[in-house]
Amino acid sequence: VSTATSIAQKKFDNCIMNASGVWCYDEKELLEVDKSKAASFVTKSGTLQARKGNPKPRYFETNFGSINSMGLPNQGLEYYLDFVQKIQQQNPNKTYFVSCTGFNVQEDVLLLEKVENSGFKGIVELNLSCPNVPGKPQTGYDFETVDMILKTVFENYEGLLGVKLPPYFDIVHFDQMAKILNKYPLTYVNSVNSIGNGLYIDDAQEKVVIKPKNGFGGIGGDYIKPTALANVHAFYQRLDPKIQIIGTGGIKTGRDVFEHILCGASMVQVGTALMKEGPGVFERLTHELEMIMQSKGYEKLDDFKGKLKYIE
Ligand SMILES: C=Cc1c(C(=O)O)[nH]c(=O)[nH]c1=O
Repeated sequence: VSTATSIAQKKFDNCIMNASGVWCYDEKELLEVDKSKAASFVTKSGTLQARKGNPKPRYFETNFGSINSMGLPNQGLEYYLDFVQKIQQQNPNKTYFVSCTGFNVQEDVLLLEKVENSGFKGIVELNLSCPNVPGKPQTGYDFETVDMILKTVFENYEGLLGVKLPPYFDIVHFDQMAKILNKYPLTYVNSVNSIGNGLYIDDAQEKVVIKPKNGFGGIGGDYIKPTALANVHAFYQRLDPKIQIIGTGGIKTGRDVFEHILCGASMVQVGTALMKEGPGVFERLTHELEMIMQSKGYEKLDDFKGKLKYIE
């Protein structure tokens, strides 16, 4: 069986990789993912200037997932572009992802100009869904702004571009977002980012577990899989087939990978489970997915991708 996939014809020998923000902050972490069984890596979302992020503790692991309010700590987009250019020379046939996010449309355009000027030939993931920058609302929940950003960005940018979206919870919102996204030559849509502003409590200490925002943070892991699968399938049902789907959220076993692909994902990204287990998680997940495919007689992803059955 083959777990190979392609995103806008860049071929990957696997369909599993890291989620932006996890194990991708610096060269050391990125090299560890690059050497693992992951199909590729995506960098932490780069901003125009490097950022320290929010005060710690800002990440907490629970039995069912995670809560984070990192605050977009990153080395700055140029650091990630320089690193990817370097590693691209060593692996000329591998396609890498660079994530970026601006604080307004002018910054988004500037970031993408930097990408184009750097000669980067991989895939850019524009993060429209960071939930943890105090005072900055989720771009992904402001539909007019998303429309304006994509319109402005695609006036100049000609490379491969995907967008990282927050989870939506309303069918009309899926309709409205898909209508906007279908207007643009997007390579993919990545659903979902963490469920914003959850609250996890240590009842023994009667206290929150992360310092920023009085304990409010993005939720990941088991808690969000049903929402992630719904967002993947809702966009799969609504988007032009030219726009592929990357599925992120609640992946910790081969079954979770299988379910995301059944809902329409071409690639899946792993966050919380990667944070817990390290890059060895990619070999385990790939093996578990292969076992499931074998048991069901599937040889390649297209044998079941998007083929979720409904009850007649
Ligand atoms: C890029 C900021 C993000 C962060 C963060 O840096 O706080 N956390 C998330 O769960 N998702 C994000 O998109």
